[in-house]
Amino acid sequence: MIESKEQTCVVIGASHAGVNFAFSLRKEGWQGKIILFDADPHLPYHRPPLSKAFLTSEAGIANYLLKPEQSYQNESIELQLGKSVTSINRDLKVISLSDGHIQSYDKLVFATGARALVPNIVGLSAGAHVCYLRTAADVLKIKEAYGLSKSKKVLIIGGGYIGLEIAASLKKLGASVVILERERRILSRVTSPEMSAYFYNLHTQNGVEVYANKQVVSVETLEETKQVTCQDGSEYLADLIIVGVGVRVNFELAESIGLEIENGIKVNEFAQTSDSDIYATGDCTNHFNPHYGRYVRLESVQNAVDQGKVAAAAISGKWQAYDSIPWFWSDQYDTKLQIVGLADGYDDLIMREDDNQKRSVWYFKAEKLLSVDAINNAKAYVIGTKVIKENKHINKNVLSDISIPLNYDLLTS
Ligand SMILES: Cc1cc2nc3c(=O)[nH]c(=O)nc-3n(C[C@H](O)[C@H](O)[C@H](O)COP(=O)(O)OP(=O)(O)OC[C@H]3O[C@@H](n4cnc5c(N)ncnc54)[C@H](O)[C@@H]3O)c2cc1C
Ligand SMILES: NC(=O)c1ccc[n+]([C@@H]2O[C@H](COP(=O)([O-])OP(=O)(O)OC[C@H]3O[C@@H](n4cnc5c(N)ncnc54)[C@H](O)[C@@H]3O)[C@@H](O)[C@H]2O)c1
Repeated sequence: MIESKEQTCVVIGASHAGVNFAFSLRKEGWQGKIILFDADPHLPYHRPPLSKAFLTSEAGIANYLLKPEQSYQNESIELQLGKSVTSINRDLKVISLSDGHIQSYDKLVFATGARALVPNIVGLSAGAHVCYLRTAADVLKIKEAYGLSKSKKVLIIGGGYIGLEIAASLKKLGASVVILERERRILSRVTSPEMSAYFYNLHTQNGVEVYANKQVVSVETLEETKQVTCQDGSEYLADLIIVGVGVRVNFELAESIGLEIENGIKVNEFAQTSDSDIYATGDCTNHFNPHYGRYVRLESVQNAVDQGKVAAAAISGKWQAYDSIPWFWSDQYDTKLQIVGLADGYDDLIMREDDNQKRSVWYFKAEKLLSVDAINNAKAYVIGTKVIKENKHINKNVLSDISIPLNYDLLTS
């Protein structure tokens, strides 16, 4: 079904999910208007480099754009940047903006993503020496604060991907870095104890001090230094604090108009919300994943891109259910981690060390391969992806035998 030229599709959020959705919708043949609104004033940019290359390089954010500016004009996609959507009237089908303007819509898409979680820590107000990392502006603030800091002592609260990637990047710049993680191990939300141990070793070998079981409870400003105190009474001094303790989903606007909310904006397999004219895509959604037989909320570029395509197809009358296998990556020092699938609920794992650099961890539940973590090992990632997609059975004896090279046919025969 191709919509008429009079129809308008409004997208709230112009990051990975919103932008990829908009271009996909045009590709599907939508003839009407497409308008993208975003509170962020910058042309839409890639977020992954924010904690990696952009943090360490001199290059401006213009080097990390999702699409060249001209391509929005070429596809007649209107960008309204630096504008927040503040309310929505579902009966009248209009949205209101922070600048007082209103805009009508025929189809509305939430691509509102997530924001950095602000923890409840006494004395931790976001001043010049307390930074978060979610936007390009956040990185510019970190760069400035780091440049001004005297002893280059950086303390990171949170040992998730953000904390670890920032640590690796700042180490490159010569910083002295301490990571304080509340849980018993770093990366506990996202991976196994085996992988946490690998990354703990990687960071300590690179000179980062990593401490687990450290819940930060207060921060005190002592002239130009910050003193951080943990629940166990231990204290740390730093010039700069960077907080990376997870995200909060931007679902409040969707909730305010009565859309179904459950760990994010709940969508069906076509990225459609509980209102048939309103869709949602990316980090802000909770969707049913047929491979894993449950609802999942993912925080990844892959999900933002693929779900956007599904929403665009559905609005164009092509009901293709979303059934991508999740994948993620992280770059720290010279280590490239690639993850395929979701390991939650695994009951068995096999670790392979093909050589000192190349490793992989294979997660199973009742003999079914759920996920693979591949460290500098593209082959393991590719084979794991194929096995999960095809729902093949793996011969664990072959997988465990390091003298047998990784090979799809040998593993699945
Ligand atoms: C530093 C960093 C590094 C990362 N590295 C990786 C990586 O290596 N690999 C990976 O897979 N993922 C990575 N991620 C995660 C990935 O960036 C996110 O999963 C992805 O950005 C999600 O895209 P999104 O469009 O759904 O949401 P977001 O990128 O969060 O974008 C949502 C947009 O909506 C806008 N918005 C929200 N509410 C409103 C409103 N009311 N009005 C107007 N605009 C609004 C926001 O301003 C924002 O621009 C990283 C994230 C960060 C922060
Ligand atoms: N390579 C990647 O995929 C990548 C890289 C960077 C960021 N991201 C995304 O960015 C978002 C934010 O990442 P994140 O690392 O902040 O989230 P996270 O939830 O993965 O990790 C946050 C960590 O902070 C810890 N923590 C929470 N409160 C604490 C406290 N008071 N004191 C000490 N530690 C505390 C948690 O235990 C957890 O380990 C996520 O969506 C993530 O997926 C992804």
